[in-house]
Amino acid sequence: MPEPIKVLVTGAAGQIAYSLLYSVAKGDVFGKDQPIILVLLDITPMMEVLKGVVMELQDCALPLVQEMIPTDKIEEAFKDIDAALLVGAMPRRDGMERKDLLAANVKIFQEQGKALDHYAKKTVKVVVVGNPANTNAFICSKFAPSIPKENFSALTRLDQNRAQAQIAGRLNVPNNAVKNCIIWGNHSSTQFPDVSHATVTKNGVVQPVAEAVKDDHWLNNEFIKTVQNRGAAVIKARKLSSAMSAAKAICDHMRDWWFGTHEGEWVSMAVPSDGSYEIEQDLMYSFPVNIKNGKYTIVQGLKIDDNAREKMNVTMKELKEEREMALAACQE
Ligand SMILES: NC(=O)C1=CN([C@@H]2O[C@H](COP(=O)(O)OP(=O)(O)OC[C@H]3O[C@@H](n4cnc5c(N)ncnc54)[C@H](O)[C@@H]3O)[C@@H](O)[C@H]2O)C=CC1
Ligand SMILES: O=C([O-])CC(=O)C(=O)O
Repeated sequence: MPEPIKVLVTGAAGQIAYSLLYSVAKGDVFGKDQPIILVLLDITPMMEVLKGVVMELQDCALPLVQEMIPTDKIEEAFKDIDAALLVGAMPRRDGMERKDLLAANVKIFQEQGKALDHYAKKTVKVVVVGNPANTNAFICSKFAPSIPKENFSALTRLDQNRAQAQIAGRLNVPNNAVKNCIIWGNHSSTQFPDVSHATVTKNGVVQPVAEAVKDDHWLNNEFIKTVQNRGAAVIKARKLSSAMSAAKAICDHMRDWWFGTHEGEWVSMAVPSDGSYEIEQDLMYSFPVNIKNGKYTIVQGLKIDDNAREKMNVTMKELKEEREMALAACQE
């Protein structure tokens, strides 16, 4: 058995964590042979609820969980961690945009950036989930200058999974028959879900999604809008934001970062831009990435037509605006 790794989940008493913790604890993310020390951070008023979550995790009798550390102390939570799943933040309600959460949430990520800088391993891998996820991840990285910026990411895998499922449903194929859907930009309603490089395997034949769907109008309109607004649609129906599907996407994101992507396949992650595809450097922008040996590289050379360029710029512009608002909020 390898040495245990220390995994932090914030917002551990919340609804995403309730689905996420079981999957992490049973080895879906870091492997079936990897012992884990689970660090569970929430705020002081949630400590009683968190106690109940810890009891339930104990009662799952899982072999990989070596220790659980429930805490409301940031210095204890971030000490020597190998991975950080930063979920804890206020969720939006019906009628709000995710960026409306900036004022409430950005300070959390400023504080946690500083804590990462002081207490975490320099190799820590960080995924920010709390909204607005891209901008919170940008701030988190900014306040953790001793940790390489490549170690920070934000979750857009839920959007990728939504896109994949919409295409699979439309073509009446299993979800895993659809590959290489891309989410460009912000985890918001300006994101650009792009299937122009995606493929589908149908009746044993691999073909471009656009050829299989044979309806460009649907792909350029209804499909994009459905994916962009899926989070809001779930809130409208459930009166709470996505949790089960968000937890699954967090697992997909960190598992692929830890173990790598399959040959010929890519996944979408919001990562600091290196200027690829003319996206302003350092913005936390979602790109297609390949992952090998724990390191991602942005997929290069994809053809971008005028229509795609326009959509990629719209979401970049929103990220720049959010960045200015976030930086101003951090000065207050
Ligand atoms: N990026 C994505 O794809 C998605 C992001 N989200 C976002 O994830 C976040 C969490 O969502 P839910 O679990 O549904 O919310 P929730 O309200 O059920 O749970 C959030 C938990 O975070 C805790 N928390 C608040 N401030 C904290 C702090 N400073 N440190 C540690 N814990 C803290 C709260 O006490 C609560 O227990 C929201 O911001 C939501 O919008 C949700 C779905 C998908
Ligand atoms: O929509 C929300 O507020 C929660 C979220 O980020 C999502 O479901 O994609």
